[in-house]
Amino acid sequence: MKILFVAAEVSPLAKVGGMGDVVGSLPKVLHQLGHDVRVFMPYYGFISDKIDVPLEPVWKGEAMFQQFAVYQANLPDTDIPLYLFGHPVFDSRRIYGGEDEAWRFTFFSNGAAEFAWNHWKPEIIHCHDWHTGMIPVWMHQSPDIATVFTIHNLAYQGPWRALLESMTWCPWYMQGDNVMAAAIQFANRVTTVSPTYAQQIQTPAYGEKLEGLLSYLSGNLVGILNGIDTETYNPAEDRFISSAFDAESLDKRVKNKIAIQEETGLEINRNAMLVGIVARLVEQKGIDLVIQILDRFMSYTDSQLIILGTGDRHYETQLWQMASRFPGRMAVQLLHNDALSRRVYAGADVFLMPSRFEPCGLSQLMAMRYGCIPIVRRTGGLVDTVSFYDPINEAGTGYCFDRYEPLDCFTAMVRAWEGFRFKADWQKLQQRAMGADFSWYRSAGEYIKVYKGVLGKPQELSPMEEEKIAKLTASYR
Ligand SMILES: Nc1ncnc2c1ncn2[C@@H]1O[C@H](COP(=O)(O)OP(=O)(O)O[C@H]2O[C@H](CO)[C@@H](O)[C@H](O)[C@H]2O)[C@@H](O)[C@H]1O
Repeated sequence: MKILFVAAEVSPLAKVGGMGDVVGSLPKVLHQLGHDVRVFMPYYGFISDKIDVPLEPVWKGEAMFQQFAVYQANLPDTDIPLYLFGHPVFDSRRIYGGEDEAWRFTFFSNGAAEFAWNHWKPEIIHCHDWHTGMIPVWMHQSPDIATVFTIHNLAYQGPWRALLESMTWCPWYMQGDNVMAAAIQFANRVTTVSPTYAQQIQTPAYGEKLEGLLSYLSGNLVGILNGIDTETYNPAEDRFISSAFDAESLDKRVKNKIAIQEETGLEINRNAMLVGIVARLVEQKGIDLVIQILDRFMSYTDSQLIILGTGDRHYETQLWQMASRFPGRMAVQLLHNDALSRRVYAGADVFLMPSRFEPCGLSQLMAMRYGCIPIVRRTGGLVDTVSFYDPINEAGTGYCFDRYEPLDCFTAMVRAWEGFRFKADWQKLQQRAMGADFSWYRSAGEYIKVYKGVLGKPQELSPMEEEKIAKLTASYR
């Protein structure tokens, strides 16, 4: 099948959060499974520092009264064609934000649609989040190009209809108050990134005011669990960490703990449980719960805490101030740094993710892959990826709590702190977490079924595809 991925972020070229990881890794697996997958993204100013981009564009077009040029390169370390949408509005300073954000990404979507109509015509455009949400609306008039729209985060819904109408053409049939709502109505298929979140967004608690629409269209909505790029996120081969290790050589892991303690100014102490957080510091991630229990948790236990993230200024300030109360025990790094995030996954003992809502979550998967035990609130994809630790039956992969309450989060953290003292059991827990299947292969199979469905074919895998997926899954570890 010919599939064009369109997104605002593609890792490792431009990444703010998990969507970038998905768009940077899923196409590789679909390509391995024999599909002609290509990727279309903005040509941010910093991309030419990371890969070679030819000076001559492959195509020039016009959208929203602006000229643009599309440059062709390859997704790093692959031969997957990468199309870069070039216009001065996509500069080096930012991916998101700014007063012209709604205009910028609507223009980008319009450019992608023009590109698909006039230069490389895919059978399917796979769109990601509101930034690409107008594409399904426009493609509605092109029955030979189907669309799949993936919701990575329903909280961000893009510009409202009146603004859209003032910026660009909205076809007469377009309905929906904002871009996200319109995309949900017009995509041939809507997916989100875990089965539990697919259910939750049909309820008022998680639907962000679109629950009515989502439950009305629930027959067209499917939750497919994310995977991670198991080749780049591999503790046995990761060149960004101090000491490579795998599930059979966990004794080597402690060097990473000492290294991250040294790097971030924590006391060198291999016995203190080191809690890690790597996240966008926004309401979604449960940072307010962390702030509420931190004083008590740090006083009650001898744990250490490292937080890596950027986001809302009030969270950044509060965390920074708290760190000054626990010198040597709490480190806050207010930056976005992929290499450092890997060192946190590889060095911390537990990974805290008390999300208010979580479409899937990739950080907990990366943490588990690096033997760092997740403590999660059971919501969205965290329910589907982390199971209760049961030391007696030697089952489960992490510590979980249900209610979004400080006490419940505190209790889960104390349980983990107590569990951490039983080294032999802890090691088995780490091995189980590391042994879970984080690969994209099974989920890529689910996407292939969705693609076949929107092309009007039976939604099933051929025996050959099944066999290939089984082989790849078995080989990745
Ligand atoms: N300061 C920092 N420095 C370096 N790396 C950092 C970082 N802060 C975050 N990251 C990285 O960004 C990614 C975060 O991915 P998540 O899926 O956990 O959350 P996010 O909310 O961004 O994604 C949204 O989209 C994804 C993809 O569908 C869903 O899994 C998720 O639930 C949804 O909220 C991880 O790769 C993490 O390592």
